[in-house]
Amino acid sequence: MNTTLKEGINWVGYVDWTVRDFHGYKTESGSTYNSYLIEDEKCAVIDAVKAPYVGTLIEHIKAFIPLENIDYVVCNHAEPDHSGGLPGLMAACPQAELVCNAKCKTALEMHFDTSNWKWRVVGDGDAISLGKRTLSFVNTPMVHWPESMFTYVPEEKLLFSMDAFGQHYASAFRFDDEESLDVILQEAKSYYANIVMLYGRPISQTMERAAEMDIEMIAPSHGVIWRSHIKEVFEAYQNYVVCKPRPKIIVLYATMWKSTEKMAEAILEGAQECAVEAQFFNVDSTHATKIVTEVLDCAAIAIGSPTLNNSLMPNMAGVLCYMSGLRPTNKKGFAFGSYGWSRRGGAAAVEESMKEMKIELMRDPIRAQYVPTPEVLEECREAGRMLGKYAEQYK
Ligand SMILES: Cc1cc2nc3c(=O)[nH]c(=O)nc-3n(C[C@H](O)[C@H](O)[C@H](O)COP(=O)(O)O)c2cc1C
Repeated sequence: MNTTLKEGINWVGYVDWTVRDFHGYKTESGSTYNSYLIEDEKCAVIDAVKAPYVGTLIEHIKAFIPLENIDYVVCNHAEPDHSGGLPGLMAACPQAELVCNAKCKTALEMHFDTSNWKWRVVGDGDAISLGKRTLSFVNTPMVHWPESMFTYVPEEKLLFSMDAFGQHYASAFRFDDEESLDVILQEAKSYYANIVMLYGRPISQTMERAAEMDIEMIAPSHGVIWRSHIKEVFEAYQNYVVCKPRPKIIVLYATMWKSTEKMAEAILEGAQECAVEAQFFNVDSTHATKIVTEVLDCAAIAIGSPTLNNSLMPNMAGVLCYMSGLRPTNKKGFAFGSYGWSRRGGAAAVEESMKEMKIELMRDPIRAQYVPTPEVLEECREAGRMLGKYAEQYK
């Protein structure tokens, strides 16, 4: 495996092939926790790994230099998938100073016993010389947590971007040009949608700062390192930060006795009369991770649930709760659903949730009492055509 980013700079992290649940994110492709070693007159490790894998991180470092030679351990982000290995690493590196910003220091002190750590607290724009190279620090609050920070090495045109531009993707390869571009961009999209979609504005501000830097390589803390497709991932992020719609619609639904499903199928039929991509998800068979990944770039969405105990189906409620936390923007749509005897819950509850998410409503909810009549199914088809026609403008 080629781990060399630049002469004297190596990946020393951990490939997590088997993780499938990452705080609720369904990581079908596993993940990596990327740590990097910079050898210079002074040596630095950039970020650590999840706690159980610190032994592997230490072995990887020792393959290059003795641990006594580590002068700095930089923590760009206090989340435990990167910081969990810090107690073990700091204990093993007697000379090392922990380099981070003030907010990160506070967060690390809350997570771990840091009483024996030596600290070097840095602010935005501060720099540390390693000899031939410089570590330059850029605060990037809310990309992904308040203490998040980039570390930039100007002499190498190398950006350690922490969670930004990352992917939950385990692979034998470390670089973007060793992989299928479609696959890694899809993983980057899924990562963006599920981890940072709600921070579009701070990410967009960070992108503006990154655009001012001379960058030849972006080394995120998960997934492959970007060296040949920086332009492509930057362009993708420019679309993600505004949830830019594509000519695509989604029909998302739950059902008990298939009435809401019949309505969903009729909506899909109508939408398919238009020249747009259409996706059809039952919440019981499609994980929320996939659903929000696809919502990121849809133009319009129809969401349906039957009424259950004056409310909506719990699985749909879970997906809507997750989606509303991630706050997709720039979407239109409507609600639908079957009910038995009351107009509370069901489609009304879905519509409430869509309003909360600021999804622009294109019409009133479509309702069917028990089983949809041919008239209701035609109403669904017509509403599907309306969704499709709206999405067509993004071609
Ligand atoms: C356990 C259960 C609870 C229900 N609770 C309500 C309710 O509170 N209000 C209502 O109007 N209908 C209620 N219904 C009726 C369903 O909403 C109705 O059967 C609907 O057609 C189901 O749609 P589906 O075929 O898409 O599952 C309930 C049905 C079941 C099985």
